Amino acid sequence: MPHQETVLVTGGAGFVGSHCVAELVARGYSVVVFDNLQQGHRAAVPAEAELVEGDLASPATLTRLFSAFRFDAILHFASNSLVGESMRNPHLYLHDNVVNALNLVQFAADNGVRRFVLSSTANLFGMPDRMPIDENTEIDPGSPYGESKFMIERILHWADKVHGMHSACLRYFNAAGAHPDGHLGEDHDPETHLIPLVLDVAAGKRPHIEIFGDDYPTHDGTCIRDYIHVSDLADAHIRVLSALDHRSCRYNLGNGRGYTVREVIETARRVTGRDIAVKVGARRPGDPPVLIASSERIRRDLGWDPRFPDLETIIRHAWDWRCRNPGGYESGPVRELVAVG
Ligand SMILES: NC(=O)c1ccc[n+]([C@@H]2O[C@H](COP(=O)([O-])OP(=O)(O)OC[C@H]3O[C@@H](n4cnc5c(N)ncnc54)[C@H](O)[C@@H]3O)[C@@H](O)[C@H]2O)c1
Ligand SMILES: O=c1ccn([C@@H]2O[C@H](COP(=O)(O)OP(=O)(O)O[C@H]3O[C@H](CO)[C@H](O)[C@H](O)[C@H]3O)[C@@H](O)[C@H]2O)c(=O)[nH]1
Repeated sequence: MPHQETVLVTGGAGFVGSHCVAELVARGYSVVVFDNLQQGHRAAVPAEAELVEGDLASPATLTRLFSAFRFDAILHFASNSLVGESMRNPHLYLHDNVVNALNLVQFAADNGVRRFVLSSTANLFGMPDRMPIDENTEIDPGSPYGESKFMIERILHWADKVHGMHSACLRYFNAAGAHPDGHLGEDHDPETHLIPLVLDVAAGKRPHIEIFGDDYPTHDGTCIRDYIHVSDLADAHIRVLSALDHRSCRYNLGNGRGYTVREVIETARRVTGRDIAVKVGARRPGDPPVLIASSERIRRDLGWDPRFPDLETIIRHAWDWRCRNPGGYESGPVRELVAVG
């Protein structure tokens, strides 16, 4: 019988991580989710995966985790990931994100793990003036959050040189959407991302959506972002897992097409058939006017080809999940945790 690979997924109860876990399980991997459930949800982890509750900041917990399981690969999603929060509290990012990743990489190296996938970010590139942003665009992080991810990318560069641990740094642009079959979605508390907030307004949970500035140098004055379906991100993770047998890599992940905030709201009106009230507010500090990815490299190298590139489908899947789960994951069944010592 072929060896079934075991993958550790930190942050696997969160938005992007849970979609990757579902894909891994569907493809026959054995999956261990490690999550402190600060933003994650038990109900987002399938019964086929083990769920270990714990915090990356605890070396004692990591010791128990790595004694209880032998991992072939690690997908590392667990992180603080809000640009605005990082501008107010850089320590949470430049210290916590980096030290947690450093500990994890050390445990991985000590335990012979040869493959590591990092959730990195478009914020690595700050405010570039040329679009689209490919892997040769100058790195100039736009915030302590982006800087923390860049520091982790460098840690992984040296883990390859020193320990022969191959890594993939996947710089997502704006992750959005929900599982096409409606069983997984985006549920953060507090929510800060545009699409779920807009859908909250459509659902009558918020009175209006505030547009953060309409005086940007774009065709309607609002910021342009490249929204990427969370299932297409999951597919990219699966592809790089096999590619990592041979070498380390870095890929920018987006659809290569940008939409303004107003276009997102308009599309959500069409998809939901609901009125969505808007108020124009001040710019949010640190927001670049335009971020659009070039993902030519991963298309060429790994044949990655997004299944859900259009914004309408991305928003429709998010809306379907919202309609099926009006209370988010809260109303779902509670599942058992695995003790690791
Ligand atoms: N959502 C996006 O648009 C986006 C864009 C670029 C990069 N990213 C990166 O992708 C990753 C996943 O993002 P997401 O939107 O799914 O976030 P999320 O908050 O939904 O998921 C993160 C998960 O990690 C867990 N976690 C956080 N800190 C932990 C710790 N110290 N120990 C154990 N568990 C911990 C949380 O409980 C949560 O379940 C993050 O690393 C984020 O920086 C996200
Ligand atoms: O209430 C809101 C929320 C957002 N926006 C605007 O909508 C766009 C998207 O904002 P999000 O907060 O949804 O996403 P960000 O582009 O700020 O951030 C996302 O992409 C970044 C990379 O560029 C990071 O990786 C981060 O983790 C990820 O959430 C931005 O122009 C923002 O100004 C609003 O106008 N009103």
